[in-house]
Amino acid sequence: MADLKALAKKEQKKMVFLALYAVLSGVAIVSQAYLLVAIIDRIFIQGTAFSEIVNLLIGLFAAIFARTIFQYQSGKTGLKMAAKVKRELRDAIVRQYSLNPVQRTIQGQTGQKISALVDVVDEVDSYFSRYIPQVFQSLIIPIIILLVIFSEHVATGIIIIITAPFIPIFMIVIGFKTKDKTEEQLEEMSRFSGAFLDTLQGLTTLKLYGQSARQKEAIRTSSIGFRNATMEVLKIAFQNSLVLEFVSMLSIGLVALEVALRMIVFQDLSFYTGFLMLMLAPEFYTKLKDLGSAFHSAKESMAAAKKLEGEFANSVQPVTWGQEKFISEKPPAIELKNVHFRYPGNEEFALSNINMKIRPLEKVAIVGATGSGKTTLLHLIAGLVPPLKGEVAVNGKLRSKYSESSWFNQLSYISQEPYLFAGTIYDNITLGSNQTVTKEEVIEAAEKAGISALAGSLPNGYDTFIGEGGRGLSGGEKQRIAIARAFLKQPSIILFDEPTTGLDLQTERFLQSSIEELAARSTLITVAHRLHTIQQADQIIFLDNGKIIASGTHEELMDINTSYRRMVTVQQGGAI
Ligand SMILES: Nc1ncnc2c1ncn2[C@@H]1O[C@H](COP(=O)(O)OP(=O)(O)OP(=O)(O)O)[C@@H](O)[C@H]1O
Repeated sequence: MADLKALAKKEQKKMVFLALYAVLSGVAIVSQAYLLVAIIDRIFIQGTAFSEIVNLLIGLFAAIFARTIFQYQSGKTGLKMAAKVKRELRDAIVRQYSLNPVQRTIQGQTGQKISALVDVVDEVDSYFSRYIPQVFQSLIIPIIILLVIFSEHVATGIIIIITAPFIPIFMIVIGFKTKDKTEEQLEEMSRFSGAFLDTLQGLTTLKLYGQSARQKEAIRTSSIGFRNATMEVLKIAFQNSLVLEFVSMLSIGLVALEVALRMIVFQDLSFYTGFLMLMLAPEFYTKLKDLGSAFHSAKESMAAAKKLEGEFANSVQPVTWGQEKFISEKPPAIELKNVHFRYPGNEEFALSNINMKIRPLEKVAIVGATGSGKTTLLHLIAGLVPPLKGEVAVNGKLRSKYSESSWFNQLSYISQEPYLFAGTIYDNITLGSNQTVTKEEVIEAAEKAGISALAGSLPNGYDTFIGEGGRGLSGGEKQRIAIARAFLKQPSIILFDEPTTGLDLQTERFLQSSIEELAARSTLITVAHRLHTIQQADQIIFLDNGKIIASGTHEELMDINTSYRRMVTVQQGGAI
């Protein structure tokens, strides 16, 4: 995806226009030189009256105007191309991140991902906005100029042919150095962004453990690393300009020397031709020199593209979806057949041989010790992670046949720490539905979820700003917002990760009754920690180290499974 040459190939129509603008610019540059030389020659050498050069003057202004327009069009085409490519790259990165949201959220540092999406993609810009238009300008215009020079004065042409190759040679040598240094700089930048955001997010933890000074030092070291890498890149950029300037000045000097000798000493060159050579030679070298600096930026872009390739190569197991619409008049039947799942890079844990059947409207409780795989199983049922083997079937059809949006339209997942976006309480509730909802519906959902008392106690009520940068909410309050989202959505499947932290009895009861009300029209699958929830379940799935070791009702499991009995005894506070 981040192969710049392949991306450029897709823009063939724009390339044709770039070539056309370069040819037209070349013609305009040559015309401008001819006209300017002709005007000066006529006025100062031939002593022609001003009235006789009016047409030439108009022609000169037209050539300058045309040159400006074609250069502008070439630049604009490059900018358009860069904007399109950047948009596509950002879309592809976001798509890549959303292929498997669970893994992506925990993989790598958030700061690094932001830096890739914003800064690294921006670095790609100059390849399309500067380098490609410049390649056309620097390949086509110098050839046009050289043809004119050879047709007028061969000696200048020969000097140019001998000196011109030095510019691309230096350009290539310096370009490779640029790419290495830029890669280093981007690496430092993303390391710095990652460390900085991580520190900000974990500031309370760092304070509590008295580690803020150590972390400050780490950020300082990282920022110095970034500064040094940036200075290295700048140093090369300055060296690059210096060398290119030096070579082109020297070459123009040689041309000027030859022209001067022929005009003054040997007197076999007319003012007209000599002056024309002195006008055209700098134009020739300027175009090559511009390619040199554009090449420097291109190498920076290539380093950025290489960094982005890393983003695309990151191994995530994508969740697959189909095209079929998942429409469920009543809650669906869900079946897991011989399902296996393993997190990439985690050799210790795997969900294996998961077989379970969930009937419509059933209340299922998933229980087991910490780390036994309860949340992972919930993610698997939700379609947030894909099964590695086996099948997840919904109403007898593979879940992967349904479209992602129609599936998630029927599902609400109330996690232990629901995410609150920066916005008002009202906005956060309306997130539950992707239909247009009325204010009354939102308030009704909030009341059912028990948020009205909270909203009533706040000066701005439902318009109170929460989430990042806003008012914080407790774990129980966050879950109520998530439940309000579910009331608004009226899903046919509810996945609920029961809180493990101690909520007060009143909150716990309220959550319980809200969930029960919600579940009246839905299938409810709960990662259960409370005995009450477990006892009420129609079916209990008892997990141990990624395997279902027993399933059935509370009474059945109490009869047949010692580990289950032991777990219940511990829950009740009894001795094992
Ligand atoms: N994204 C991940 N990548 C790698 N390993 C993971 C990931 N998420 C969880 N694990 C591991 O998978 C195992 C099961 O985790 P899971 O969260 O499903 O357990 P759980 O039963 O829900 O635990 P708890 O009751 O403590 O929430 C654990 O060993 C955990 O360390």
